[in-house]
Amino acid sequence: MQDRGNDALLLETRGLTKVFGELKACNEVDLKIAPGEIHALLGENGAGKSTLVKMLFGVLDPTEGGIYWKGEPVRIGSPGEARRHGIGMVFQHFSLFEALTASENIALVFDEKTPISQIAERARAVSVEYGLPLDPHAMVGDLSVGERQRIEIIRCLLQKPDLIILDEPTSVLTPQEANRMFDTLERLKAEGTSILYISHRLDEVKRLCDTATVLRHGKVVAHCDPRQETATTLANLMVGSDVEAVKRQASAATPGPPLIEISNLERPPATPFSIPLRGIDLTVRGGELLGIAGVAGNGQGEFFEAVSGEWRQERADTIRLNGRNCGHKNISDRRMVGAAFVPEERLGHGAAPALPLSDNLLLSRHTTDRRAMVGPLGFVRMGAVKEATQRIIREMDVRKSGEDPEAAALSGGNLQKFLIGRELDREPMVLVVDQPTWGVDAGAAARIRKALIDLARAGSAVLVISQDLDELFEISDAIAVMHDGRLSSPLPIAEASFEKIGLLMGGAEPGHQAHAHAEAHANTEGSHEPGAPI
Ligand SMILES: Nc1ncnc2c1ncn2[C@@H]1O[C@H](COP(=O)(O)OP(=O)(O)OP(=O)(O)O)[C@@H](O)[C@H]1O
Repeated sequence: MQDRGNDALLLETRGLTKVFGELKACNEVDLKIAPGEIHALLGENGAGKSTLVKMLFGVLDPTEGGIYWKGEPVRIGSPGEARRHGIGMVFQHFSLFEALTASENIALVFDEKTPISQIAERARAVSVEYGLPLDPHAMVGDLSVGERQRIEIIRCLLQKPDLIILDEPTSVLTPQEANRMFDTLERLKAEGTSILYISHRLDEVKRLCDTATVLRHGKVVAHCDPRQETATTLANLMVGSDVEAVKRQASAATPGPPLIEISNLERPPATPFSIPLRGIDLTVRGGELLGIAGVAGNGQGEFFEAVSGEWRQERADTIRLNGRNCGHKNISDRRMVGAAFVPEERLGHGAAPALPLSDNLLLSRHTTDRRAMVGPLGFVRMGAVKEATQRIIREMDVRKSGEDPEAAALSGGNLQKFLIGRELDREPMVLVVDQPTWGVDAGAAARIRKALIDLARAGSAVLVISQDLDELFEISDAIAVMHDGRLSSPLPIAEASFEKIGLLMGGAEPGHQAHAHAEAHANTEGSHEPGAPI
C-alpha cells in the first residue's frame, strides 16, 4: 500500500533531515500543519528553521524523510513546483531585483502571457484589500526593506496559496505596520489559508499563533500551544537554558566630547523615489548611545549612507566624526578616523555572500588594520586575519558549520553577530548601526545589545537606527525620530514614552504630545509600554 499522510492535515513532514557536511541542520523533523492554522516555527539562530522551510519550498533537497501535502507524499523539486502545489513563501533575505519595478518583480513569477499592466492592477487591488500599501511602479532599489517585504507578500498573495511561509515578517515593521499585518494574517486564516510563521518575537507569536514547533540544534524539542506559554518559557525552550535580560547601566554623569557632529545635513533625493534629507542637526557625545526611531522609508537609509560616506557631502564640516571633518571622506577614510558602520542589509551590503568570513573581514579592514593584516610587501598576513576571524566568532558566539564558512552559509542571525563583532573588534570611537538585531534570536539580540551599551560606556559614541521600539527603549540614552527626511531633537530616555515617540513617527510636531492622547492611540494602535526583554 502506498504510504499516505494524515488526510486532515494540509502539510506533514516525517523524519525530515538535511545534512550539510558533518552538520545535521535538520534532524528528523516531524511537523503537522492543519488547514486554517497559524503555526509558529521557533528556535534560536542556527536552529534549522530556514533550512526546514527551504525544503518545504523546494529550494533545498531533503537528505532523508518525507513531505506529505494534503495527505499525499510529494517531492518538491523547485519553488515553481511549491507554488503549483499552493505553497507561497516570503523570504528573510528578499529575492527581488533592485533595477526592476515592484510590478516587474511580481511579474517574474507569473507566466509570460499576463500583461504587466494587468499584474500592476491586480497587485494594487490586493494591496488595498489586505491593507499593504504599495506603489507598483516604484523601483525596488529605491525602497526600504519594509516596503520590499510588502512586495514579496503581495506577490505571494496574488498566487492564492493554501500555505504561506513567512520568515521573520515583522522584524522590519513599525508597531502600526505589524498590527496591520496581523490583521491581514487573521483574515487569511479566516479564509482557510494556513501560515507557517517564523519569528523571534515571542509576544507576537503568543498573540497570533495557534500552535508552535520548537527546534533546537536541528531537532524538534517541543510542540506546544504558545498561548499556554509565557515569552520566557518559550525562550527557555528554544535556548535550553535561562535567557538573561539586558541591563542598561546609567550613563556617565559627565558626557564625553562630541564624537558625531552633524550640522544642517541636506540631501536632494538621489532618485525620484528616495527621500530628501532636510536640515538634520545632531550631536552624539562619547559615552552616549542615541537611538533613531522611525517608520521604514522615512530617510533612514539615506541618512546612513550620508553618515557612513557611501554618499559624500559638499561641505567637509557637515559631518564630523571623532573630531575630524568627514564630509568629503569616503567610507574607508571615515573608518580610518575611528568610525565603524554596520548597514541594514547584511548579505550583499554588509558581507560578500560567496566569500568566507575571513575574506569578508579582510575586505572591510585591510585599510584600517593594514599594519596587522598586510605585510611590508603587500602580502596578506592570512594567519592574523584568520586569528581575528576566530576571535570574533568566539566573542560573539557565532554558530556555523565548518571552520571558516562562506557568509551565505551562516544563518541570518549568526551572520549579523559576525558583522557586529567585526566592527566592535576594532573598538571604534564612533559606531553607526542600522537595524542591529533584525532576525536575531532573543539570546543573540541580548548579546548584541549589551555589546553596544558596553561600547558606549567605554567612551564611544553609538548611533543605532532601529524600527524595534522595544530595543531602542532598552538600550538608548536618548531617542530621536526620523520622519520625512527630518530628524527630531533627541528625547532623553527618562522623558520618552511609546506614545510620544509613536506620535513623532507619525509626523506630529514635537510639543503636540501632551494634549494628543486620543490621536496617540490611533498612531500607536495596539502598542504598549516598552516590553520586558526576553
Ligand atoms: N548552504 C549551507 N551550507 C552549509 N551550512 C549551512 C547552509 N545553510 C545553513 N547552514 C547551517 O545550518 C544551520 C541551520 O541554519 P538555518 O539558516 O536553517 O538556521 P535558522 O534557524 O534559520 O537561523 P536564523 O534564525 O539565524 O535565520 C546553521 O548552522 C547554518 O550555518
